[in-house]
Amino acid sequence: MTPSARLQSAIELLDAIITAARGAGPAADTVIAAYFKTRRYAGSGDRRAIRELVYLAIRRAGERPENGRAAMLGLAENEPDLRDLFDGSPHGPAPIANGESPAPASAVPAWLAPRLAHVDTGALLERAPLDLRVNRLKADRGDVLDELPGAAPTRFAPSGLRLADSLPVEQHPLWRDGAVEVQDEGSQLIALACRAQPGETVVDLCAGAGGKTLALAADMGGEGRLIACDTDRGRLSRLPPRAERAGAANIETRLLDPNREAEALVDLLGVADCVLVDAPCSGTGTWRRNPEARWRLTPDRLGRLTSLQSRLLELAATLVRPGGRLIYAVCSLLDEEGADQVATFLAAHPGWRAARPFPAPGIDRGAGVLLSPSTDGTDGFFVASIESPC
Ligand SMILES: C[S@@+](CC[C@H](N)C(=O)[O-])C[C@H]1O[C@@H](n2cnc3c(N)ncnc32)[C@H](O)[C@@H]1O
Repeated sequence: MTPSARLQSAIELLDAIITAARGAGPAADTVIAAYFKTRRYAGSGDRRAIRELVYLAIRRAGERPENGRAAMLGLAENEPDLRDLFDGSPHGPAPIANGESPAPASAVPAWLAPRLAHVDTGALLERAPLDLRVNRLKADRGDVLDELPGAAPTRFAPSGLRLADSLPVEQHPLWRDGAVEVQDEGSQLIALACRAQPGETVVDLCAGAGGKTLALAADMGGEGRLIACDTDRGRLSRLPPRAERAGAANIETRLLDPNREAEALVDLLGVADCVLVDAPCSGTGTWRRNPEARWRLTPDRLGRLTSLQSRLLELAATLVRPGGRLIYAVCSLLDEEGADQVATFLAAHPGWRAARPFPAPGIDRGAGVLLSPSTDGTDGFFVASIESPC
Protein backbone atom coordinates (compact mmCIF):
# COMPACT_ATOMS: atom_id res chain seq x y z
CA MET A 1 0.00 0.00 0.00
CA THR A 2 1.20 3.54 -0.65
CA PRO A 3 1.71 5.83 2.35
CA SER A 4 -1.39 7.79 1.24
CA ALA A 5 -3.48 4.61 1.06
CA ARG A 6 -2.32 3.67 4.56
CA LEU A 7 -3.38 7.11 5.77
CA GLN A 8 -6.81 6.69 4.16
CA SER A 9 -7.21 3.29 5.86
CA ALA A 10 -6.32 4.85 9.20
CA ILE A 11 -8.98 7.52 8.61
CA GLU A 12 -11.60 4.86 7.82
CA LEU A 13 -10.66 2.92 10.93
CA LEU A 14 -10.88 6.04 13.07
CA ASP A 15 -14.37 6.67 11.65
CA ALA A 16 -15.40 3.18 12.75
CA ILE A 17 -13.78 3.60 16.19
CA ILE A 18 -15.49 6.98 16.71
CA THR A 19 -18.86 5.49 15.74
CA ALA A 20 -18.30 2.56 18.11
CA ALA A 21 -17.37 4.93 20.95
CA ARG A 22 -20.50 7.03 20.33
CA GLY A 23 -22.82 4.03 20.51
CA ALA A 24 -21.13 1.83 23.14
CA GLY A 25 -19.85 -0.43 20.34
CA PRO A 26 -16.73 -2.62 20.32
CA ALA A 27 -13.31 -1.50 21.56
CA ALA A 28 -10.73 -0.07 19.13
CA ASP A 29 -8.67 -3.29 19.03
CA THR A 30 -11.74 -5.30 18.04
CA VAL A 31 -12.67 -2.77 15.34
CA ILE A 32 -9.14 -2.89 13.94
CA ALA A 33 -9.04 -6.72 13.90
CA ALA A 34 -12.40 -6.86 12.08
CA TYR A 35 -11.25 -4.24 9.53
CA PHE A 36 -8.13 -6.19 8.55
CA LYS A 37 -9.99 -9.50 8.36
CA THR A 38 -11.75 -8.23 5.24
CA ARG A 39 -8.68 -6.49 3.75
CA ARG A 40 -6.26 -9.26 2.95
CA TYR A 41 -4.32 -6.97 0.60
CA ALA A 42 -2.88 -5.18 3.64
CA GLY A 43 0.42 -6.87 4.50
CA SER A 44 1.90 -7.02 7.99
CA GLY A 45 3.96 -3.85 7.43
CA ASP A 46 0.84 -2.00 6.24
CA ARG A 47 -1.15 -3.19 9.22
CA ARG A 48 1.53 -2.13 11.67
CA ALA A 49 1.86 1.32 10.09
CA ILE A 50 -1.91 1.87 9.93
CA ARG A 51 -2.41 0.75 13.52
CA GLU A 52 0.37 3.07 14.64
CA LEU A 53 -1.28 6.03 12.90
CA VAL A 54 -4.66 5.17 14.39
CA TYR A 55 -3.32 5.00 17.95
CA LEU A 56 -1.24 8.17 17.57
CA ALA A 57 -4.40 10.00 16.49
CA ILE A 58 -6.43 8.49 19.35
CA ARG A 59 -3.83 9.38 21.98
CA ARG A 60 -3.65 12.94 20.74
CA ALA A 61 -7.39 13.67 21.04
CA GLY A 62 -8.85 13.76 24.55
CA GLU A 63 -12.27 14.70 23.19
CA ARG A 64 -14.01 12.41 20.73
CA PRO A 65 -13.27 13.92 17.28
CA GLU A 66 -16.02 14.69 14.80
CA ASN A 67 -14.69 12.03 12.40
CA GLY A 68 -11.56 10.15 11.36
CA ARG A 69 -10.42 12.82 8.96
CA ALA A 70 -10.53 15.52 11.66
CA ALA A 71 -8.59 13.19 13.98
CA MET A 72 -5.92 12.63 11.33
CA LEU A 73 -5.73 16.32 10.37
CA GLY A 74 -5.08 16.91 14.06
CA LEU A 75 -2.24 14.40 14.06
CA ALA A 76 -0.83 16.12 10.96
CA GLU A 77 -0.42 19.26 13.10
CA ASN A 78 2.13 17.33 15.19
CA GLU A 79 3.60 15.48 12.20
CA PRO A 80 3.62 17.90 9.26
CA ASP A 81 4.87 15.25 6.79
CA LEU A 82 1.44 13.69 6.98
CA ARG A 83 -0.09 16.75 5.30
CA ASP A 84 1.61 15.81 2.00
CA LEU A 85 -0.18 12.46 2.05
CA PHE A 86 -3.59 14.16 1.70
CA ASP A 87 -2.89 14.09 -2.03
CA GLY A 88 -6.11 12.96 -3.71
CA SER A 89 -4.34 9.89 -5.17
CA PRO A 90 -6.60 6.92 -6.11
CA HIS A 91 -6.55 5.25 -2.65
CA GLY A 92 -5.44 8.26 -0.64
CA PRO A 93 -7.39 10.97 1.20
CA ALA A 94 -8.68 14.07 -0.60
CA PRO A 95 -6.46 17.17 -0.46
CA ILE A 96 -6.90 19.40 2.58
CA ALA A 97 -9.49 22.09 1.83
CA ASN A 98 -9.35 25.64 3.12
CA GLY A 99 -11.07 25.96 6.47
CA GLU A 100 -11.06 22.24 7.35
CA SER A 101 -10.75 21.95 11.10
CA PRO A 102 -8.45 19.45 12.80
CA ALA A 103 -9.50 17.81 16.06
CA PRO A 104 -8.00 19.73 18.99
CA ALA A 105 -5.21 18.14 21.01
CA SER A 106 -5.74 17.37 24.70
CA ALA A 107 -4.94 14.67 27.21
CA VAL A 108 -8.40 14.36 28.72
CA PRO A 109 -11.98 15.45 27.91
CA ALA A 110 -12.60 19.00 29.17
CA TRP A 111 -15.36 17.98 31.61
CA LEU A 112 -12.96 15.59 33.38
CA ALA A 113 -9.88 17.83 33.45
CA PRO A 114 -10.69 19.57 36.77
CA ARG A 115 -11.44 16.19 38.38
CA LEU A 116 -8.04 14.89 37.32
CA ALA A 117 -6.06 17.95 38.40
CA HIS A 118 -4.18 15.80 40.96
CA VAL A 119 -2.91 13.44 38.23
CA ASP A 120 -0.15 13.69 35.62
CA THR A 121 -2.55 13.05 32.75
CA GLY A 122 0.26 12.98 30.17
CA ALA A 123 1.58 9.79 31.75
CA LEU A 124 -1.89 8.26 31.39
CA LEU A 125 -1.30 8.21 27.65
CA GLU A 126 2.20 6.78 27.51
CA ARG A 127 2.71 3.25 26.27
CA ALA A 128 2.00 0.68 28.95
CA PRO A 129 4.61 -1.93 29.87
CA LEU A 130 3.89 -5.65 29.78
CA ASP A 131 3.91 -7.21 33.24
CA LEU A 132 3.58 -10.85 34.18
CA ARG A 133 2.70 -12.45 37.48
CA VAL A 134 4.55 -15.64 38.28
CA ASN A 135 2.10 -18.21 39.61
CA ARG A 136 3.68 -19.47 42.83
CA LEU A 137 1.45 -22.55 42.71
CA LYS A 138 3.58 -23.70 39.81
CA ALA A 139 6.77 -21.69 39.55
CA ASP A 140 9.35 -19.53 41.21
CA ARG A 141 10.11 -15.97 40.06
CA GLY A 142 13.86 -16.58 39.90
CA ASP A 143 13.44 -19.59 37.63
CA VAL A 144 11.05 -17.76 35.33
CA LEU A 145 13.43 -14.80 35.15
CA ASP A 146 16.14 -17.16 33.88
CA GLU A 147 13.85 -18.23 31.05
CA LEU A 148 12.84 -14.73 29.98
CA PRO A 149 15.91 -12.75 28.97
CA GLY A 150 15.29 -9.03 29.32
CA ALA A 151 12.63 -9.42 32.00
CA ALA A 152 13.17 -7.70 35.34
CA PRO A 153 11.48 -8.13 38.72
CA THR A 154 8.72 -5.58 39.33
CA ARG A 155 9.58 -2.96 41.91
CA PHE A 156 6.91 -3.76 44.50
CA ALA A 157 4.92 -6.87 43.63
CA PRO A 158 6.90 -9.89 44.83
CA SER A 159 5.74 -12.22 42.05
CA GLY A 160 5.84 -9.70 39.20
CA LEU A 161 8.07 -9.39 36.16
CA ARG A 162 8.28 -6.52 33.70
CA LEU A 163 9.20 -7.43 30.15
CA ALA A 164 11.52 -5.24 28.13
CA ASP A 165 9.76 -5.99 24.84
CA SER A 166 6.31 -7.10 24.03
CA LEU A 167 6.05 -10.87 23.68
CA PRO A 168 3.22 -13.06 22.35
CA VAL A 169 2.85 -14.40 25.89
CA GLU A 170 0.02 -16.80 25.13
CA GLN A 171 2.26 -18.74 22.77
CA HIS A 172 4.99 -19.16 25.37
CA PRO A 173 5.32 -22.54 27.16
CA LEU A 174 5.48 -20.75 30.52
CA TRP A 175 1.99 -19.37 29.92
CA ARG A 176 0.63 -22.63 28.50
CA ASP A 177 1.91 -24.46 31.60
CA GLY A 178 0.24 -21.95 33.94
CA ALA A 179 3.52 -20.63 35.32
CA VAL A 180 2.75 -17.01 34.35
CA GLU A 181 -0.26 -14.77 33.76
CA VAL A 182 -0.32 -11.34 32.15
CA GLN A 183 -1.12 -8.88 34.95
CA ASP A 184 -0.19 -5.26 35.52
CA GLU A 185 1.84 -4.70 38.69
CA GLY A 186 -0.98 -2.49 40.05
CA SER A 187 -3.47 -5.37 39.82
CA GLN A 188 -0.96 -7.63 41.54
CA LEU A 189 -0.69 -5.13 44.39
CA ILE A 190 -4.47 -5.05 44.81
CA ALA A 191 -4.55 -8.82 45.24
CA LEU A 192 -1.67 -8.47 47.70
CA ALA A 193 -3.66 -5.87 49.68
CA CYS A 194 -6.17 -8.64 50.48
CA ARG A 195 -3.52 -10.48 52.50
CA ALA A 196 -5.33 -13.73 51.65
CA GLN A 197 -4.07 -16.68 53.71
CA PRO A 198 -4.30 -20.44 53.25
CA GLY A 199 -7.50 -21.75 54.83
CA GLU A 200 -9.42 -18.46 54.73
CA THR A 201 -12.78 -17.74 53.13
CA VAL A 202 -12.24 -15.05 50.51
CA VAL A 203 -14.89 -13.54 48.21
CA ASP A 204 -13.91 -11.82 44.97
CA LEU A 205 -17.19 -10.02 44.37
CA CYS A 206 -16.44 -8.62 40.89
CA ALA A 207 -14.11 -11.31 39.62
CA GLY A 208 -14.60 -10.90 35.87
CA ALA A 209 -12.44 -13.51 34.15
CA GLY A 210 -10.50 -13.92 37.38
CA GLY A 211 -7.25 -12.01 36.96
CA LYS A 212 -7.12 -11.14 40.66
CA THR A 213 -8.86 -14.36 41.73
CA LEU A 214 -5.92 -16.34 40.39
CA ALA A 215 -3.46 -14.16 42.31
CA LEU A 216 -5.54 -14.68 45.48
CA ALA A 217 -5.55 -18.45 44.89
CA ALA A 218 -1.75 -18.43 44.74
CA ASP A 219 -1.57 -16.43 47.99
CA MET A 220 -3.87 -19.01 49.61
CA GLY A 221 -1.65 -21.84 48.40
CA GLY A 222 -4.78 -23.46 47.00
CA GLU A 223 -6.19 -23.96 50.53
CA GLY A 224 -9.46 -22.50 51.81
CA ARG A 225 -12.52 -21.18 49.99
CA LEU A 226 -12.25 -18.63 47.21
CA ILE A 227 -15.60 -17.59 45.80
CA ALA A 228 -15.43 -15.69 42.51
CA CYS A 229 -18.62 -13.81 41.63
CA ASP A 230 -19.71 -11.69 38.71
CA THR A 231 -22.89 -10.75 36.86
CA ASP A 232 -21.27 -11.32 33.46
CA ARG A 233 -21.64 -14.95 32.46
CA GLY A 234 -19.19 -14.67 29.55
CA ARG A 235 -16.37 -13.23 31.66
CA LEU A 236 -16.91 -15.59 34.56
CA SER A 237 -16.95 -18.60 32.24
CA ARG A 238 -13.36 -17.80 31.23
CA LEU A 239 -12.18 -18.37 34.81
CA PRO A 240 -12.44 -22.20 35.22
CA PRO A 241 -10.07 -23.01 32.33
CA ARG A 242 -7.62 -20.38 33.58
CA ALA A 243 -7.85 -21.81 37.11
CA GLU A 244 -7.17 -25.27 35.74
CA ARG A 245 -4.11 -24.09 33.86
CA ALA A 246 -2.91 -22.32 37.02
CA GLY A 247 -3.43 -25.41 39.18
CA ALA A 248 -5.79 -23.45 41.46
CA ALA A 249 -8.25 -26.00 42.80
CA ASN A 250 -10.02 -23.98 45.52
CA ILE A 251 -12.01 -21.54 43.33
CA GLU A 252 -15.83 -21.68 43.08
CA THR A 253 -17.59 -19.40 40.62
CA ARG A 254 -20.96 -17.81 41.33
CA LEU A 255 -23.00 -16.00 38.73
CA LEU A 256 -24.96 -13.12 40.27
CA ASP A 257 -28.19 -11.56 39.04
CA PRO A 258 -27.80 -7.81 38.56
CA ASN A 259 -29.78 -6.00 41.30
CA ARG A 260 -30.44 -9.32 43.07
CA GLU A 261 -26.82 -10.16 43.88
CA ALA A 262 -27.50 -10.68 47.61
CA GLU A 263 -29.83 -13.62 46.90
CA ALA A 264 -26.93 -15.78 45.70
CA LEU A 265 -24.74 -14.82 48.66
CA VAL A 266 -26.97 -15.57 51.65
CA ASP A 267 -24.75 -18.43 52.84
CA LEU A 268 -21.77 -16.05 53.00
CA LEU A 269 -23.36 -13.38 55.20
CA GLY A 270 -20.87 -12.38 57.88
CA VAL A 271 -18.48 -15.26 57.22
CA ALA A 272 -15.81 -13.98 54.81
CA ASP A 273 -12.35 -13.26 56.18
CA CYS A 274 -11.85 -10.97 53.21
CA VAL A 275 -14.04 -9.54 50.45
CA LEU A 276 -12.45 -7.90 47.42
CA VAL A 277 -14.60 -5.39 45.53
CA ASP A 278 -12.74 -4.71 42.28
CA ALA A 279 -15.62 -2.56 41.18
CA PRO A 280 -16.78 -1.73 37.66
CA CYS A 281 -15.52 1.78 36.94
CA SER A 282 -14.71 4.43 34.35
CA GLY A 283 -11.27 2.91 33.70
CA THR A 284 -9.55 6.32 33.76
CA GLY A 285 -6.50 4.57 35.23
CA THR A 286 -6.15 2.31 32.18
CA TRP A 287 -6.36 4.92 29.45
CA ARG A 288 -2.78 4.13 28.41
CA ARG A 289 -4.07 0.70 27.35
CA ASN A 290 -7.46 1.91 26.05
CA PRO A 291 -6.99 5.54 25.10
CA GLU A 292 -10.29 5.66 23.19
CA ALA A 293 -12.11 4.95 26.47
CA ARG A 294 -11.81 8.74 26.98
CA TRP A 295 -14.33 9.10 24.14
CA ARG A 296 -16.86 6.81 25.79
CA LEU A 297 -17.21 8.20 29.28
CA THR A 298 -20.13 10.59 29.88
CA PRO A 299 -21.38 12.24 33.08
CA ASP A 300 -24.44 9.94 32.97
CA ARG A 301 -22.34 6.82 32.67
CA LEU A 302 -20.08 7.97 35.49
CA GLY A 303 -23.16 8.59 37.66
CA ARG A 304 -24.45 5.07 37.01
CA LEU A 305 -21.05 3.61 37.86
CA THR A 306 -20.71 5.47 41.16
CA SER A 307 -24.21 4.32 42.26
CA LEU A 308 -23.30 0.72 41.45
CA GLN A 309 -19.96 1.04 43.28
CA SER A 310 -21.60 2.27 46.49
CA ARG A 311 -24.22 -0.50 46.29
CA LEU A 312 -21.50 -3.14 45.85
CA LEU A 313 -19.49 -1.73 48.74
CA GLU A 314 -22.56 -2.02 51.00
CA LEU A 315 -23.25 -5.54 49.78
CA ALA A 316 -19.64 -6.58 50.35
CA ALA A 317 -19.74 -5.26 53.93
CA THR A 318 -22.59 -7.67 54.76
CA LEU A 319 -20.35 -10.63 53.85
CA VAL A 320 -17.34 -9.67 56.00
CA ARG A 321 -17.02 -11.44 59.36
CA PRO A 322 -16.37 -9.35 62.49
CA GLY A 323 -12.71 -8.29 62.33
CA GLY A 324 -12.52 -9.22 58.63
CA ARG A 325 -11.21 -7.18 55.69
CA LEU A 326 -12.94 -5.34 52.89
CA ILE A 327 -10.70 -4.29 50.02
CA TYR A 328 -12.20 -1.74 47.65
CA ALA A 329 -10.44 -1.02 44.35
CA VAL A 330 -11.17 0.76 41.08
CA CYS A 331 -8.91 1.26 38.06
CA SER A 332 -9.86 4.92 38.18
CA LEU A 333 -8.16 8.06 39.42
CA LEU A 334 -11.41 9.97 39.97
CA ASP A 335 -12.21 10.71 43.61
CA GLU A 336 -15.92 10.11 43.12
CA GLU A 337 -15.12 6.49 42.32
CA GLY A 338 -12.38 6.10 44.91
CA ALA A 339 -11.67 8.23 47.98
CA ASP A 340 -15.22 9.70 48.09
CA GLN A 341 -16.83 6.26 47.97
CA VAL A 342 -14.78 5.06 50.91
CA ALA A 343 -15.36 8.29 52.87
CA THR A 344 -19.14 7.87 52.44
CA PHE A 345 -18.90 4.23 53.51
CA LEU A 346 -16.85 5.01 56.62
CA ALA A 347 -19.23 7.82 57.60
CA ALA A 348 -22.16 5.41 57.39
CA HIS A 349 -20.38 2.56 59.21
CA PRO A 350 -18.92 3.69 62.49
CA GLY A 351 -16.45 1.17 63.85
CA TRP A 352 -14.96 0.23 60.45
CA ARG A 353 -11.36 1.39 60.14
CA ALA A 354 -9.20 2.02 57.10
CA ALA A 355 -5.50 1.12 57.07
CA ARG A 356 -2.89 1.60 54.34
CA PRO A 357 -3.32 -1.39 52.00
CA PHE A 358 0.46 -1.86 51.64
CA PRO A 359 3.49 0.09 52.92
CA ALA A 360 4.57 1.13 49.41
CA PRO A 361 3.97 2.28 46.72
CA GLY A 362 1.18 4.81 46.12
CA ILE A 363 0.14 8.24 47.30
CA ASP A 364 -2.32 8.55 50.18
CA ARG A 365 -5.70 9.75 48.94
CA GLY A 366 -8.50 9.98 51.51
CA ALA A 367 -8.66 6.70 53.38
CA GLY A 368 -6.88 4.81 50.60
CA VAL A 369 -4.01 4.97 48.17
CA LEU A 370 -3.69 6.06 44.54
CA LEU A 371 -1.34 4.17 42.23
CA SER A 372 -0.55 5.92 38.99
CA PRO A 373 1.62 5.51 35.90
CA SER A 374 3.59 8.67 36.67
CA THR A 375 4.44 7.92 40.30
CA ASP A 376 4.47 4.12 40.41
CA GLY A 377 4.76 2.92 36.81
CA THR A 378 1.56 0.91 37.22
CA ASP A 379 -1.89 1.41 35.75
CA GLY A 380 -3.89 3.93 37.75
CA PHE A 381 -5.85 2.52 40.69
CA PHE A 382 -7.48 3.62 43.90
CA VAL A 383 -7.36 0.97 46.61
CA ALA A 384 -8.52 1.01 50.22
CA SER A 385 -8.32 -1.62 52.92
CA ILE A 386 -11.09 -1.39 55.52
CA GLU A 387 -11.44 -3.59 58.58
CA SER A 388 -14.77 -4.44 60.14
CA PRO A 389 -15.21 -4.01 63.92
CA CYS A 390 -14.78 -7.16 66.03
C1 LIG B 1 -12.95 -4.12 37.06
S1 LIG B 1 -13.81 -5.47 36.45
C2 LIG B 1 -13.15 -6.80 37.37
C3 LIG B 1 -11.81 -7.27 36.90
C4 LIG B 1 -11.34 -8.53 37.60
N1 LIG B 1 -11.43 -8.44 39.03
C5 LIG B 1 -9.92 -8.87 37.21
O1 LIG B 1 -9.00 -8.76 38.01
O2 LIG B 1 -9.72 -9.24 36.06
C6 LIG B 1 -15.38 -5.27 37.18
C7 LIG B 1 -16.29 -6.45 37.05
O3 LIG B 1 -17.49 -6.16 37.76
C8 LIG B 1 -18.51 -6.89 37.16
N2 LIG B 1 -19.81 -6.40 37.64
C9 LIG B 1 -20.60 -5.43 37.12
N3 LIG B 1 -21.72 -5.31 37.86
C10 LIG B 1 -21.62 -6.19 38.87
C11 LIG B 1 -22.47 -6.53 39.97
N4 LIG B 1 -23.64 -5.92 40.13
N5 LIG B 1 -22.07 -7.49 40.81
C12 LIG B 1 -20.88 -8.13 40.62
N6 LIG B 1 -20.05 -7.86 39.61
C13 LIG B 1 -20.41 -6.89 38.74
C14 LIG B 1 -18.25 -6.70 35.69
O4 LIG B 1 -18.90 -7.68 34.93
C15 LIG B 1 -16.73 -6.79 35.63
O5 LIG B 1 -16.31 -8.09 35.31
